[in-house]
Amino acid sequence: MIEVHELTKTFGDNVAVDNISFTVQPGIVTGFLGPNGAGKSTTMRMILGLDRPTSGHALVNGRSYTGSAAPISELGALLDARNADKARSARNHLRALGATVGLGSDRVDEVLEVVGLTDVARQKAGAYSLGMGQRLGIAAALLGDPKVVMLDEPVNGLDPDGILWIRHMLKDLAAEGRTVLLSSHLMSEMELTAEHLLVIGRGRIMADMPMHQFIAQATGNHVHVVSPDGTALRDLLAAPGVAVASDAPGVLDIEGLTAQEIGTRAAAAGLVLFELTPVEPSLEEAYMTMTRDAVEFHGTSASPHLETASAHAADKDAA
Ligand SMILES: Nc1ncnc2c1ncn2[C@@H]1O[C@H](COP(=O)(O)OP(=O)(O)OP(=O)(O)O)[C@@H](O)[C@H]1O
Repeated sequence: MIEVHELTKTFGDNVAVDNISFTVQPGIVTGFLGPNGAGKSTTMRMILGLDRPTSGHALVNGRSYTGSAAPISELGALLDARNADKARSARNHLRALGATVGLGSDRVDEVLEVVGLTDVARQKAGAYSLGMGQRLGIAAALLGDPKVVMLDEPVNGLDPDGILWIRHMLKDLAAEGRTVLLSSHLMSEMELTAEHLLVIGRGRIMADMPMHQFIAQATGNHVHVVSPDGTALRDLLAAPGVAVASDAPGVLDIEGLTAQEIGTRAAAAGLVLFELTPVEPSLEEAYMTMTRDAVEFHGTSASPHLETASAHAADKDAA
């Protein structure tokens, strides 16, 4: 278990982490999400004792991580895969790490097998590709058979096969009763892997809840409707708080009303419906809705004005 109590970290005037508290429970994968610069890495570094908190503290399995006699057996972490000694072979890098807590070559060979690096274990870590380096970082995190695993962007650089592998591995680790904290900007992957979410924005916790609750809560009702009476239905439903978009004649995407409300009103007005489907939003949509105001670094579309204008025109024509 990881427990974070009123943790704050400032760099000069910049409050990177602002008085946050949370608990990461064993037995499930917890996703740690937030825009660039939100404070995820700083929080993880403080849990590991790599950054000293300005105030507050973090506990790993009930104790301070830095006070642990065998830290890699308490918590295995991947923060920066490029940390491996580039001049050493992957095997020797892991052997040196294992020796700090009395682990021998057998365990090193075991984790090399788990991460699929056995055949290249004698190559220098400096010659590894990005994906191989990630696998080596994951091997280092697993080496001490830790009760807690904390991985920052572990799928960075992995091919689709590697991404699938890590998804299953993290779920298996959680199913064994371990605590798993995972940070990633890949929303689709996070949605498939994590059961619980911690969302951080501008150094503050914005959400700490089960994945399904986060998705349901962050977005309102969204219903997909197909009707030969699209224009009449659109006029019928027009009201403050109701948004209707249409990409094709008779196809409406309605926000702000439930399927039951739409069906009841259509029936009362004698309008025919071919389809009436509540749309489950994705994690990405829910996340974008929640963090819109917490994003520090915004990009711009090449011609946002033109895109918006043509989208509106298409909507109006289609219904
Ligand atoms: N060593 C440091 N010195 C000064 N400022 C820092 C330092 N480390 C982090 N920061 C600042 O703290 C804030 C949080 O950064 P952090 O790296 O924790 O964010 P993050 O959520 O991990 O971002 P990303 O998704 O981009 O990795 C940022 O404003 C960053 O510039």
